[in-house]
Amino acid sequence: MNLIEAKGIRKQFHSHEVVKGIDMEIQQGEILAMIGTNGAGKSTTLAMLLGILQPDSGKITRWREDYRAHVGVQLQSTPFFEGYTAEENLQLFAALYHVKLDKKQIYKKLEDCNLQEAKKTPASRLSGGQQKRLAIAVTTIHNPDLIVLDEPAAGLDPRARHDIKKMIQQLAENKTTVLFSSHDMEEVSHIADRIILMHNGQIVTQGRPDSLLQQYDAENLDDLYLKLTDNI
Ligand SMILES: Nc1ncnc2c1ncn2[C@@H]1O[C@H](COP(=O)(O)OP(=O)(O)OP(=O)(O)O)[C@@H](O)[C@H]1O
Repeated sequence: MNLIEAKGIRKQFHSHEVVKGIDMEIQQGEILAMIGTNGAGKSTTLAMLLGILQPDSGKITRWREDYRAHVGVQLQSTPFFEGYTAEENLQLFAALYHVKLDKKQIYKKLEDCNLQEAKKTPASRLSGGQQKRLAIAVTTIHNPDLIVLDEPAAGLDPRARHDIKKMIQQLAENKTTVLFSSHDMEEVSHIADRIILMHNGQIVTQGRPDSLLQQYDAENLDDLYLKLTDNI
């Protein structure tokens, strides 16, 4: 089953077309990665899929009418409640989503994102990696069907990136569908079931990482990315 299907979606800003007729779907249970050059149109596409932006033309079908209540979104910077600890932030976001979580469930969430030791630290004083993990925990607080993460591991050190990868894999094991955008080909090749490669407002190719490498005779995703985005 597809959670979201987009057919021929287009978007322009000030007569500059940045998404030029995209067909794609998000399949239930998959980890889907959207990769592409800066300005390729990834964030604009994500915003249209999520109903934040309206496409100028084309059609988007979603798995349920009240899909907004069943999506967790982490855009590039996720603000926390200033001055509150990691634990308090989880409680506050749970209240915001009308989710009842007792202390035990909050601790379980903190443990899932490896923040048990930092639970009393103000969110603004957490390290970059800890903040990203807390941000992902916040997006999952209402057990959404679909999680959308815009460059979840950008700017993190290898250990912190590894932790984010593990969190994404755990979400998928718990049957949550994950769509994320990334520039990090290694991260993508390790965790994505499927990738969509965007360039200049269009999808250049999409498929399973191993099949794409074979199809384009590429050594790795970096190589594939360079091959397919060169001189287009
Ligand atoms: N609200 C807006 N008004 C005007 N132009 C916009 C707006 N949003 C995006 N753009 C332009 O659309 C193009 C695509 O931007 P978008 O953010 O979708 O790309 P991206 O693939 O997510 O890039 P990056 O990897 O750098 O985040 C860019 O040229 C950007 O400047």
